[in-house]
Amino acid sequence: MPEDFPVESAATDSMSTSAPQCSWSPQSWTKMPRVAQAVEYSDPMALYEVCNTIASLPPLVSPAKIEIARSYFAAAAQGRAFIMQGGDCAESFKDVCPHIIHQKVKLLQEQSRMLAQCLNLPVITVGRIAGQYAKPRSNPWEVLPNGTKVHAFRGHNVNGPSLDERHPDPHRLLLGYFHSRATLDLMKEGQLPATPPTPGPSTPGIDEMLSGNTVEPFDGPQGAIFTSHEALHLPFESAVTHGRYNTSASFVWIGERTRQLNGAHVEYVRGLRNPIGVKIGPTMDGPTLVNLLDTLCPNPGNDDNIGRITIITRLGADNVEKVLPSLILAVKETRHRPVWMCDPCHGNTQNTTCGVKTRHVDRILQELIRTWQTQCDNGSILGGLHLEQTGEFVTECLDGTKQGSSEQGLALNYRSLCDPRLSYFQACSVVNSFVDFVSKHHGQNEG
Ligand SMILES: O=C[C@H](O)[C@H](O)COP(=O)(O)O
Ligand SMILES: C=C(OP(=O)(O)O)C(=O)O
Ligand SMILES: [Mn+2]
Repeated sequence: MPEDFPVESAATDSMSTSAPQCSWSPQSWTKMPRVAQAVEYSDPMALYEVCNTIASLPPLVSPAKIEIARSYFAAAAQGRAFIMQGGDCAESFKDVCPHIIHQKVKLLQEQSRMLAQCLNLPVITVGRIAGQYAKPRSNPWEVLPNGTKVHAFRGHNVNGPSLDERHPDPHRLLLGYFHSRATLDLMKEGQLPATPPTPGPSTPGIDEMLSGNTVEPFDGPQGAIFTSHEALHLPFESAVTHGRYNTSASFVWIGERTRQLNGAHVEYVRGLRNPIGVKIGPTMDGPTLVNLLDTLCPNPGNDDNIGRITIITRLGADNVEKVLPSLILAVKETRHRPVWMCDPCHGNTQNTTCGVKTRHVDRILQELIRTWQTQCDNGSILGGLHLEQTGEFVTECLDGTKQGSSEQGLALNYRSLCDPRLSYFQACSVVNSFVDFVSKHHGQNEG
């Protein structure tokens, strides 16, 4: 890695003091001294014009639906519901076609069905879909074998994966908006009829909202899929923010590389009404996490803030028991009531001897089971699962089967644009093994 581009991990930043709380606006992040993972465009005026156009387009997700998502996340924080979130590391514009989107929807619905049955809880289904088009990278540059330096692929909203389209092009943001719109349409038609045994959590206020004039009709939780993506590209995210609603997704999160306490991403998400997530890696400690929560949510005692923040732990299977208990205990000493979600993928990425990124399904399952157990042992609740997956038959993660077991086998159908995704079967098997574990160790009716 070239020395002039250090890895931007929030872990390297000083996080011991809380950020000053100033007035918030969708653009207040621009006043922050540092925007991690910012994209530099050669024509800033073109970016400005594209963002103005996007700001004038209709919302992709209505504020009413975002409020409903918020109330469901509150239920997950209290152990009254469970969240199944999954999808690509980086969505491709080229995958916006009926078969691929329908398979992703089918996979999410199958996983939610398994979880609902085992946990005996309503399951809130959230796709990393219809907007997961911007990626943080360890290195913004890639050096080709001939020594040429090119921009790394940063997600379809920024540039293209092939070498001749790596220059960041602001007009792609507009394409991103319309591909999200098209994906939402395909999702609607691909959704299976609701499965009856998943009653929506009791959410005071929803009926009132639905009967109000300003709220559009909404199908309810059964079979509904909420959309989500990483709120990384702040010029785009603020362009789709109207009032306090990021209208491009119901749920947005900030990543392990952009959660700096005094950073622009924390400033941007702190003012949103959307439920917001923050990814947490193994270098996190209790006091820093509490500082971060205090900055994101200064009034933790307010019931309206229950579940407003989702802490997405991605620690690595071997770090869960070492790191997670102190984080849980630190949060328990405060009035914060977040959703605890487990991303068992990102802490378990490794390179093959040929330099291909992969993950072992077993390690993913181990992290999930250890996280569930550690949450229970410390008097807390695991409220959700977050997986990188696709509904296709890809060979990106290693498992014990003939096809997926060897590193050479990965070449058969490795299509990911960024991190390795679980295939349809691998993603179902992780959930299936997890619910088996929960049923055996905790009994059917203990959430
Ligand atoms: O999805 C997560 C990150 O964007 C990804 O792991 C970064 O990968 P890189 O180290 O190849 O840049
Ligand atoms: C970038 C990602 O993860 P993290 O921030 O946890 O590394 C991701 O979810 O694709
Ligand atoms: Mn990823």
